[in-house]
Amino acid sequence: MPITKRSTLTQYLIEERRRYPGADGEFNSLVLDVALACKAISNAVAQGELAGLHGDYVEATTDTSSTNIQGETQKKLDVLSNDYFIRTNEWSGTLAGMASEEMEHPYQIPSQYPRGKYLLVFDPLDGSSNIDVNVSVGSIFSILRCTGTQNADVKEADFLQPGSKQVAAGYALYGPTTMLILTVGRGVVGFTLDPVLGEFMLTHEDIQIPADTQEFAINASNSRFWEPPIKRYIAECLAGKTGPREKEFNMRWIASMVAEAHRILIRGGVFMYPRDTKDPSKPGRLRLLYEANPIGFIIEQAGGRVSTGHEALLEVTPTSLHQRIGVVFGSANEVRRIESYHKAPRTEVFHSPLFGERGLFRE
Ligand SMILES: O=P(O)(O)OC[C@H]1O[C@](O)(COP(=O)(O)O)[C@@H](O)[C@@H]1O
Ligand SMILES: [Mg+2]
Ligand SMILES: [Mg+2]
Repeated sequence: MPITKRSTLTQYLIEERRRYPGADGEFNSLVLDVALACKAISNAVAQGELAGLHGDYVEATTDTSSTNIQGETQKKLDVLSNDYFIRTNEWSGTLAGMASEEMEHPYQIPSQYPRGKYLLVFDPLDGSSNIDVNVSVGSIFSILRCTGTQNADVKEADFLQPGSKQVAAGYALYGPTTMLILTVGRGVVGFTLDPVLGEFMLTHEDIQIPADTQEFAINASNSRFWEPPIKRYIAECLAGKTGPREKEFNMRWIASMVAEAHRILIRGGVFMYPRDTKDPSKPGRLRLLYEANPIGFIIEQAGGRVSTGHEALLEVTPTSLHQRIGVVFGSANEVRRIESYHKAPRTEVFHSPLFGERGLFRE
């Protein structure tokens, strides 16, 4: 396809601004800086071990692997990706501050740079346990308005806004092709990185998630810790044609939430990392501010649905920067069904042999 037939990300943002004149140049500049970080990360991910970028990040001072605030071992690419996000975004005057999975506290814009009105929250590399095995990973970002005092240092409280307040959200997926998915609250669009031009080209307009699906994604090794509504839902899917759903289901688990979200965006499906009883100090696996909220915003903008199972995820007011939460998202009818199971009295639980005394997923 000749390039004149396709918009670059820059052209797309300019045209959006013409159509909706309320948007300002600062916002466009911020999105382009995020896109630049994603291009740099895409390049580093593609270089992989050629550039010595696989494996754990080792602290030079202690010569040991480092862990982030989540207690998770940081990969070299986690640290590098975080750095790329900071360096490409701190200088422009669009941001009041940043927060990341890899930083315990909010990042203050250095005093030599002007401060702006937006907050950038990101998971610089999602699915990073997949890096060394060469499976798709991605970066997730969320843009919020800073409501705190202008030009003052940002505080954790400034970031604790419900997902419904996001100005924009997106992710980059470093797969067979590198893609950037973006919502500014008016639907969802997708760009594919042309590696020769170094430009994100608009390839997916108005992405819509099918309302129905026969594909689900969940880490079944946690099944004994699930709450009854999730056990019921999975048991019914696994029972296939002979169960209450009377149809066959397919299962996928990539262990990169961003890659699962992308599959669901393109062909439908439902993803669950629900609240469970595995570790009472962790109400869920995924982080609300920089994983669940941006992906949830994108999914809802594409006609899908996101929930904690118990309540509307995008309405949850966060209580801390690195808060974890149970997440269910994807094809709207399927998510609604799972929500209804959370409301149903326990007696309605489907009695599958899989969850019986000697079943595979014992209760
Ligand atoms: O190890 P599990 O249970 O499969 O969990 C995988 C989940 O953890 C995550 O990798 C967390 O993301 P990070 O790599 O950013 O820590 C999700 O992307 C994914 O869904
Ligand atoms: Mg992540
Ligand atoms: Mg991460």
